[in-house]
Amino acid sequence: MKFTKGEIEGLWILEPEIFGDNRGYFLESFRKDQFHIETGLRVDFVQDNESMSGKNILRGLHLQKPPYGQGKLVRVTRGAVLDIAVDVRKNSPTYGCYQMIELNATNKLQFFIPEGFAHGFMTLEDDTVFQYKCTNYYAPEHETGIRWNDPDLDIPWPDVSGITISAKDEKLPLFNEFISPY
Ligand SMILES: Cc1cn([C@H]2C[C@H](O)[C@@H](COP(=O)(O)OP(=O)(O)O[C@H]3O[C@H](C)C(=O)[C@H](O)[C@H]3O)O2)c(=O)[nH]c1=O
Repeated sequence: MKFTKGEIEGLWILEPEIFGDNRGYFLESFRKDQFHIETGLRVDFVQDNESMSGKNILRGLHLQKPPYGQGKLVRVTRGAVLDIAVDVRKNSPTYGCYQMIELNATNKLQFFIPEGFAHGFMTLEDDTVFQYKCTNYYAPEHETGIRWNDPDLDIPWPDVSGITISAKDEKLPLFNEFISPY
């Protein structure tokens, strides 16, 4: 697995080693020891999630408040997404900055997003399967987030003309209304 620091402190990109043969391929998708050696972080993933979405679905921008903040190791096992992590750590010099990355079933890249970031993605293909490991459990009463099309963040989503978003996400606060718990 190749580890590369993300554009913002705390973010990491992981590229698995793929062992192909005449049957197909094999890869190790996560190793706790290697993750600690490469990132210096001792992560304890306690919940794995999977979502499937059609094309032009946007989920986000979400995070959970402490003490249920979640670090997430995300990947796409079918289809493709434009994934984004927004730094919402109040004292961070990159507060309000973000990194966008395409994750897809071909590049098999993984994106590690620590607590203190809002996370979301927009699907680029039909039947996209998004899988992720979380360092804390789901706590709906601690959920918060930021509106996907906030004018201050001005995220350069691709064509959003035919986009589908949940009613819940449409009502998320704007960035200037958002009070970060980090
Ligand atoms: C997140 C979650 C949801 N659910 C249930 C609650 C709802 O009945 C249903 C759909 O939930 P939601 O609309 O919040 O799902 P997403 O919009 O995909 O939310 C996720 O999308 C963004 C991209 C994230 O980074 C978060 O992990 C997460 O917020 O699954 C659970 O039972 N457990 C869970 O951990």
